[in-house]
Amino acid sequence: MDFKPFIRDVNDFPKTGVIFKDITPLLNDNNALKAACQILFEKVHGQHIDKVVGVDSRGFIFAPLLASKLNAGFVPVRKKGKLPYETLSESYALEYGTDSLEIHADAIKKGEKVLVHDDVLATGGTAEAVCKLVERLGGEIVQCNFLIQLDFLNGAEKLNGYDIKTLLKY
Ligand SMILES: O=P(O)(O)OC[C@H]1O[C@H](OP(=O)(O)OP(=O)(O)O)[C@H](O)[C@@H]1O
Ligand SMILES: Nc1ncnc2[nH]cnc12
Repeated sequence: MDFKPFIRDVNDFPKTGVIFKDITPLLNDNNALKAACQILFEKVHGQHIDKVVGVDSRGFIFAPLLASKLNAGFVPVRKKGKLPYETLSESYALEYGTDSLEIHADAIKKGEKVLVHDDVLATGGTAEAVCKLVERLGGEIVQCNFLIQLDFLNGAEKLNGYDIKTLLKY
């Protein structure tokens, strides 16, 4: 299936100069949604996964679906101040800003096998911070998977050493 017709470019969002990859047309289409989820699943299927970590907020769309298909738990990584229990925190920079991400201190046990999922890999700042949080808890990252990779922003360089899988590259 060709997914590119389901990704909409929005110029100058959320800041001037950014071409925003809007995934809502893909989510809106029953067949594209199902097919995208199935392909992301097939890229990791066969490997043991204990936890799927999804990144606030667009990473929350596919991560729980993948967790369910992989018989794994789901772990939310959230922007600062949103998780209620004890947290670990990492600051990061992304294509259009800076922020902090947090994970619950008890969300991953030492040695657990982890799939990190997000919708977009752009500069890689977000995913790098997520990987640090997972590893600070002792999790072993099996794969980082994304719907979209913006190759021209070189995010993969920040994830050197990790297995990166992506549905669509630009
Ligand atoms: O590779 P990077 O340059 O770090 O950018 C990628 C991140 O940017 C977007 O999240 P955003 O912070 O816009 O939050 P949202 O999912 O709530 O829209 C996207 O969902 C990734 O998490
Ligand atoms: N250009 C972009 N489109 C959608 N999400 C993003 N996250 C970071 N950069 C992005």
